[in-house]
Amino acid sequence: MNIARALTIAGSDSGGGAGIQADLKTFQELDVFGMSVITAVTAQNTQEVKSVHPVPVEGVEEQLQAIADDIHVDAVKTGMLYDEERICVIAEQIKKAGWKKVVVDPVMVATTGMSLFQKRALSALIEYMVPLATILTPNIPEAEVLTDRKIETLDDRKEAARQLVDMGAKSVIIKGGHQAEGEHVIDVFYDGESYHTFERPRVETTNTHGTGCTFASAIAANLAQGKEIFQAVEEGKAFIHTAIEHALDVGHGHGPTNHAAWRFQGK
Ligand SMILES: Nc1ncnc2c1ncn2[C@@H]1O[C@H](COP(=O)(O)OP(=O)(O)O)[C@@H](O)[C@H]1O
Ligand SMILES: Cc1ncc(COP(=O)(O)OP(=O)(O)O)c(N)n1
Repeated sequence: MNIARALTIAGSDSGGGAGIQADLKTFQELDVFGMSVITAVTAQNTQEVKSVHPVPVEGVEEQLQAIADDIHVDAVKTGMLYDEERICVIAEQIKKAGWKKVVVDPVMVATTGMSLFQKRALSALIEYMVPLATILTPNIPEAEVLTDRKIETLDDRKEAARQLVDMGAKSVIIKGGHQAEGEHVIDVFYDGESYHTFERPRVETTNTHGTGCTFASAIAANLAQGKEIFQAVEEGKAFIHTAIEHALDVGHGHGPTNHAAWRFQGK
């Protein structure tokens, strides 16, 4: 049996809600064969990130090479890349292997507050990863850091999205989970030609651990299956919204989204 294949390059979340674990669960739910390159191991739960242990750069390189040597990759999703050294190795391998469909989720800080990204790696992220992005998926604080501008209004978000496309991303979605107010969450998509806003009622829940990872990996799974970028985002948005609507009371802090909710919809 043939199956679409997606690779996540990200950090491990021991709590299971974000990072590699969220990505692989999402791939599986969307009938895509998932592979992983682990950049860092976090000791993390729904309340805090207790520690971060980066995987040695050679280890990251060898994982990438092992996959490239043997398995065709239809789409890649990147998450926690941690620092400049790892970013350079990863960007180089993506180019060398000719992996063309790349979802870049520029993970910087966990919901629970701890940094998952070294600030001095920002210029490497901008120089090496942004131009590889079929789609870049920052939340509002990440878009502010990447564009070095304050984002308050919807127009600010549109301007930032345009700026990120000018910086080399083929398309961008600025996610609205962190927007200050409103009964609806609004994600702003821009592909260099036109804007589209994805608007959904805000789900009243604190169980939002891993929303960004899950959304980005759903988009990657859809791209792996050959869908065009707009359809991949539209269906990814439906997947993450359902996962948040049915989010799980696991742990004592910010619980995870429900990756399996999509499968049970309508049943
Ligand atoms: N409370 C919520 N209700 C509905 N959708 C949400 C909620 N929080 C986040 N989302 C959606 O989840 C996705 C991830 O957004 P966001 O939380 O901003 O990213 P991140 O996890 O990277 O910080 C977006 O599509 C966003 O609109
Ligand atoms: C290992 C690891 N990677 C990424 C995150 C952040 O996940 P994300 O879905 O962007 O956002 P929150 O879970 O912080 O809402 C993480 N926590 N751990």
